[in-house]
Amino acid sequence: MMDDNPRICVHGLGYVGLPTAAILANSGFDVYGFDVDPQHRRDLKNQDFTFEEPDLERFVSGALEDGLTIVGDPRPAEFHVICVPTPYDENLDRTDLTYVEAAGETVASLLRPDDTVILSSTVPPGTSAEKLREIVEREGFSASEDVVLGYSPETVLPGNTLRELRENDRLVGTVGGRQPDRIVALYDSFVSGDIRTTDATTAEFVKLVQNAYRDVNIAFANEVAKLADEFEIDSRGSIALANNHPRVDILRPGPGVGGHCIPIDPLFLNHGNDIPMLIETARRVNDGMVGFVEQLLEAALGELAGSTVTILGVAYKGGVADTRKSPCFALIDRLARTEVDEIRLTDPYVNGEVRGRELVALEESLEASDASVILTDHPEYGALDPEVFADRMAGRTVVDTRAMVDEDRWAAAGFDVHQV
Ligand SMILES: NC(=O)c1ccc[n+]([C@@H]2O[C@H](COP(=O)([O-])OP(=O)(O)OC[C@H]3O[C@@H](n4cnc5c(N)ncnc54)[C@H](O)[C@@H]3O)[C@@H](O)[C@H]2O)c1
Ligand SMILES: CC(=O)N[C@@H]1[C@@H](OP(=O)(O)OP(=O)(O)OC[C@H]2O[C@@H](n3ccc(=O)[nH]c3=O)[C@H](O)[C@@H]2O)O[C@H](CO)[C@@H](O)[C@@H]1O
Repeated sequence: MMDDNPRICVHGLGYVGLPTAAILANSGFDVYGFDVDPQHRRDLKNQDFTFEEPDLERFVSGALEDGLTIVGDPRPAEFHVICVPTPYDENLDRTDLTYVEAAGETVASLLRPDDTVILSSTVPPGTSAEKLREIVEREGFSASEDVVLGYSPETVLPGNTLRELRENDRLVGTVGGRQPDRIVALYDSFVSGDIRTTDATTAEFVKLVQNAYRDVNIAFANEVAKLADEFEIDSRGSIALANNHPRVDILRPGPGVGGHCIPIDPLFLNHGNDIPMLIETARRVNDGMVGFVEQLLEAALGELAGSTVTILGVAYKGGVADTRKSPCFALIDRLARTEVDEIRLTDPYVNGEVRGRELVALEESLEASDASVILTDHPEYGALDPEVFADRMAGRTVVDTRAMVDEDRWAAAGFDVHQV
């Protein structure tokens, strides 16, 4: 069920909002894209941007030429889709909903009877039905009768945005018992996965549970890696053997969990309750992995004092330039508190400065280095050549947190490889 030629206003044109606006425009809708950041709006209007996902870059460019209009003021529209940030405020120990509130107020001021509002930001359960509903209803329209207020979480995997936007199943929840048909019809225009419906609070909860599930499972893999180290056995080999069981599927250990979703979203679940013990423990296990990496490094070098350490990989995961909440930051901070003489950083996807340190090319980062720590599973690191390292490094220590190098080959080249 869809009105004729509905217009859509997307609020917030970041990682989620911009691809969403582009795919809606590509589906034939007239889409207004509004972002509060004037420089970002200018860049989008001038097509002055680069994406690390080339298919997405072409897709967004195409939409900006036809169907997606960047606007300096949000416009009245039959649909408003809100994709604004929801960071976690560590000082207040709660989700910062000020961006959602501000966008909600803007939408409320533009609302007309029968319009539909969809929140897509990740939020604590109850946000749409309580806080956002209260804001949306301020201008006198009821979310039970006059307008439709819904929540539909975004589940795209950074690095694979366009495909997952189309192919992932989608959940749609509504407030006040309203039928979700209009929202389902909107997503049905581009989603090939299944679209399921529920109430808004359940949809908010499910999104958080999915990311908490991933966090807990990665924590289990990390704990297995630490236990394997304790028993002096190979973690990855053990996990591969365990995974031969038909009901066991352990994930990959690593230096901890980065990105701006999984380390944060599980925290949204413990608002006003003291239930999530496992989820909180998983957070601590994953955040603690850089400490384990430091221990491996220190044990391998004998002492950290006076050493030069090269960190390969600043991005939070392989194949992306995104550094948000990367384990790299925590490792740099830990090492900077020791007597380490120098920390070098290199990453094939990231340029510029991190924690006041300029990133350099791989070869340069290895010159006279005592130890290399592989932190990110960039595909390029699967082809690292031990001879290149041997020619440049002073030491022969490699801490490989992602099992990127072949231990036997590197051992034959004289390296002492320590895997997580
Ligand atoms: N990045 C992801 O992979 C991902 C995946 C799933 C869900 N999410 C969730 O989606 C939401 C958005 O995340 P993101 O990564 O796109 O954030 P982002 O920081 O990349 O983009 C948000 C944009 O919103 C703009 N903005 C802020 N307040 C605004 C307002 N009142 N009106 C209009 N624009 C406003 C900002 O200027 C920014 O450009 C968050 O809740 C996030 O947790 C993100
Ligand atoms: C449930 C889920 O899948 N949610 C996804 C997630 O996207 P993401 O990019 O953050 O997810 P990951 O790829 O899992 O990476 C997270 C970190 O975990 C490390 N890792 C991973 C696997 C492993 O076996 N061992 C590890 O150590 C990895 O290196 C990285 O640091 O959140 C988005 C926003 O909500 C979702 O939209 C998106 O669906």
